[in-house]
Amino acid sequence: MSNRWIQPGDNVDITNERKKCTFDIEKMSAFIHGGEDKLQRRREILEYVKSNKSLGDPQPIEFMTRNERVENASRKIVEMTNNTDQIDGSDFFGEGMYYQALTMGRDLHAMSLHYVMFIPTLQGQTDDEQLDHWLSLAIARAIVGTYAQTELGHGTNLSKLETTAHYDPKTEEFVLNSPTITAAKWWPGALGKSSNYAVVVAQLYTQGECKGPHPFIVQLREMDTHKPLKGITLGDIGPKLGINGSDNGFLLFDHVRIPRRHMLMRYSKVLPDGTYIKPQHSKLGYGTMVFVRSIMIKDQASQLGAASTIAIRYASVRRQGEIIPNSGEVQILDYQTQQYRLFPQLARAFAFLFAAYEIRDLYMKVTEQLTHGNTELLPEIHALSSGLKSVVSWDTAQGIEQCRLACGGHGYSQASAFPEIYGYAVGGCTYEGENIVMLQQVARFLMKAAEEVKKGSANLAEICAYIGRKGEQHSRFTSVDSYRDEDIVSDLEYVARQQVFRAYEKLRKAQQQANSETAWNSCSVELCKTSRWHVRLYLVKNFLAKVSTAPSDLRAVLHDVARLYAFDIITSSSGNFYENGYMREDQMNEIREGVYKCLHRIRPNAVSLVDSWDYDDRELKSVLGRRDGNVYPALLEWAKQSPLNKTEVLPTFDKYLGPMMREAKSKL
Ligand SMILES: CCCCCCC/C=C/C(=O)SCCNC(=O)CCNC(=O)[C@H](O)C(C)(C)COP(=O)(O)OP(=O)(O)OC[C@H]1O[C@@H](n2cnc3c(N)ncnc32)[C@H](O)[C@@H]1OP(=O)(O)O
Ligand SMILES: Cc1cc2nc3c(=O)[nH]c(=O)nc-3n(C[C@H](O)[C@H](O)[C@H](O)COP(=O)(O)OP(=O)(O)OC[C@H]3O[C@@H](n4cnc5c(N)ncnc54)[C@H](O)[C@@H]3O)c2cc1C
Repeated sequence: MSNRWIQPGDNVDITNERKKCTFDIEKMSAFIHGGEDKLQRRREILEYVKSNKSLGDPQPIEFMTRNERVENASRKIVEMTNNTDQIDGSDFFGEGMYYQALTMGRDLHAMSLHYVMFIPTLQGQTDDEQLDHWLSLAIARAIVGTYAQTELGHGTNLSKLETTAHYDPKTEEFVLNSPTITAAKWWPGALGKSSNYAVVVAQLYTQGECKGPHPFIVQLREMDTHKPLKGITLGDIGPKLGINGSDNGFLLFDHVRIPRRHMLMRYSKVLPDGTYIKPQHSKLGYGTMVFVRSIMIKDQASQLGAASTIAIRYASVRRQGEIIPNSGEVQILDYQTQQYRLFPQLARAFAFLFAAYEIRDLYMKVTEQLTHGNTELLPEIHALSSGLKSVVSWDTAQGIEQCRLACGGHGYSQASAFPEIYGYAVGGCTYEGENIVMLQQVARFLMKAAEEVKKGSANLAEICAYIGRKGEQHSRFTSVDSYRDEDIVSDLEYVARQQVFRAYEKLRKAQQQANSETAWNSCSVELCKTSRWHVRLYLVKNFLAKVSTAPSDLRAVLHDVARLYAFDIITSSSGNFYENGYMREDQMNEIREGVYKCLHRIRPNAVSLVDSWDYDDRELKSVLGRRDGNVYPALLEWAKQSPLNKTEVLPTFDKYLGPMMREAKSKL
C-alpha cells in the first residue's frame, strides 16, 4: 500500500512505524472526514493556504508580544476573508473551520465572534426585514460584530443580567444602560478593540415590566474613526490563559439610545406602542449558544486529535531506556504505560469527532423544524449539546494535559504546541455555559424522563429510552473476546440507568424536606454524575454504531479503538459496575485485560491512525509532532528564533548579573 506520509529524509523510526500499517490510510482519512470528496477539498484548501504567503506567520507566534499577536491575527483574518472564494461558505462546519484552523491557528481573533456568534445570531434571531438589512452588511464585512452577553457580575445566570434596555414609546427607542459596575459586559471576544457592532443581551423593560434578557443590535464605534460612540465605554480585558490574539473586552452603556427595530424580533417583539409579544418558546432567544455548543464538539475533538498526533508521533521517535537490558534503547511508545496514557486520548478524539457529526445533523434538523414553528426537539438538542459540550471539553482538556506529560520535558516547551492547544481548548470548559452548570441542564432533562418512567409512560425520546428499559440484572459475558458491542452498551445502560434513579430518588426525598431549589442543590453532585453517564453512554453507542458503518477493511482497527474507549470508561469506574452484584470481579479483570489487548493491537497502527486524521504540519504547528519525525534539529532551529538569542549578550547582563559577579569576585 502506498503511504503519502512517508517521504525521503524522514526519521527512520517514524518511517518504520508507517511501514507497519495494516490499513489503507487514505480510506481511513476519508472515513474520518466524511468522504473522499471532503478529504480532497481539505487538500485543496491546504494547498491554497500554503501557496498564499500572506496567510502565514512571520515568526512562530510563541515569540510574539501580545500586541504583535493581535496585529498579526488581524492582518491574517482580513487576508483570509478576502479569499473566501477558496471555500464553500455554506460548509462552515467542514471547510470554514478547516480554512480558519490552517490560517489562524489555535487562537481567536478580530472576527471570530463575528463569524461564530454575530452572524449566526442575525440569521437566527432577526425577522425578514431585519435580516435583509443587517446580514448583507455583516457578510460583506462592512460591519464587524460580536456577541456581548456575559457581564462582570453574571455569566451563567442570565435572568440576573443587569444591562437594561428600557423602551421609550415617545421616541420609539430603547435606552441601553449599565446601572452598576457589575453590569459591565465582560469577556466578549473581539469586543475590546476590533468590533464596531455587537449583539447585546439586555433586560428588556416595556410598559413598566421586565420581560427578561433579549438580544439587541448596537453600534459601538464610529464607522470612520472607530472611536467609541457617545455613552459607550470600551476596552480590552487583558491577557488570558490562552487566545491572546483576541481582544476579549468590556463595555459599559450610559443611557445609549437605539431605534426600536434594533431589537432582534424574530421571536419576541415590542410594538411601537410598547406592547410586548412573547416568543413561542421562552428559550428561543438562546439559540446561538446552542449553535456554538454544537460546533464546539468538533473543534474540541480536533484539538484532542492534534494533541494525540503530536504525542504519538513524538513517542515513536523518542528513544529512552531499555525494556530488555543491553538490547538498546526503545521507542518510548513501546512502554505499556505510555500506550495506556496516549491511546485512550486518541480513542476519545475519535469518539468526540463522530459525536460531532451527529450533533451537527441534529442541529440542522432542529433548525429546519424551527422554520415551521416546530419547537419539539429544542429540549433534546439543548440537553445533548450541553452534555456533550461539558463532557467533551473536560475530557479534551485532561487528555491534552496527558499528552503533554507523555512528552516529558519537551512537552513543557511551547515548541510542542501543547501550551497553545491547552490554553485554547480549556476555555471550552467555561465559555458557552460553565460545564457543571450545563451538566445540570442535562440532569433536568433526565429527571423528567425518570419521572415519566415512574408514571408508567413509554413515551421517551430515543436518546433516553434506556431509562425506561428493564435491562438485565447481571452482566452476561464470560470472556472479553466474547464481549459483544451490544453487551458493552447494555452494561453501560445499566450503570447510567442506576445512576438516573439513584439521583431521582435522592431528589424526590430531598424535595419532601426542602423547597425544590434547595433540594436540587443538595443532590447536584449526583445529578452531574447522572448527566456524565448519560453522555458517556451516548458517546460509546455512537462510536460503535459509526464503526459498523465503516468500510469493512477499516472496521477491525477502528473496533479496537472503540473498544478501548469503552473499556477505559468501564475500568476507570469499576465500582459502579459492581453495585448490586451486576458485574463480577473476574468480569472486570477480563475487561482490564481487554484494555491491554487493545493497546497491544493498536500499537503497530498508532502512528498511521494519527496520520489518518490528516493534520498537516501547517495545522499542528508543533516541533514534536512534525510529520517527518526530525524533532531534534528542528527543536534547535526553533530555539534559535527566540528573541533572547538575537544578541550573544543581553543588555541586562551589564545591568544586573555582570556587576553582581564582578563585585562578588572582587571580594574573594
Ligand atoms: C468553535 C469555537 C468557538 C469559540 C467561541 C467562544 C465564544 C464564547 C462565547 C460565549 O461564551 S457567549 C456566552 C455564553 N453564555 C452562556 O452559555 C450562559 C450559560 N447560561 C445559560 O445558558 C442559562 O442561563 C442556563 C444556565 C441554561 C439557565 O437558564 P435560565 O435560568 O434562563 O433557565 P432555567 O430556569 O434553568 O431553565 C428554564 C428551562 O429552559 C430550558 N433551557 C435553558 N436553556 C435552553 C436552551 N438554550 N434551549 C432550550 N431550552 C433551554 C431549561 O432546560 C429549562 O427547561 P425545563 O427543565 O424547565 O423544561
Ligand atoms: C475564553 C472565553 C471566551 C468567552 N467569550 C464570550 C463571548 O464572546 N461573549 C460572552 O458573552 N461571554 C463570553 N465568555 C463568558 C462565558 O460565557 C462565561 O464566563 C461562562 O458562561 C461562565 O459564566 P461565569 O463566568 O459567570 O461563571 P460563574 O457562573 O461565576 O461560575 C463560577 C463557578 O460557579 C459555579 N456555578 C455558577 N452557577 C451555578 C449553579 N447554578 N449551580 C452550580 N454551580 C454554579 C460554576 O460551576 C463555577 O464553578 C467567554 C469566556 C471565556 C473564558
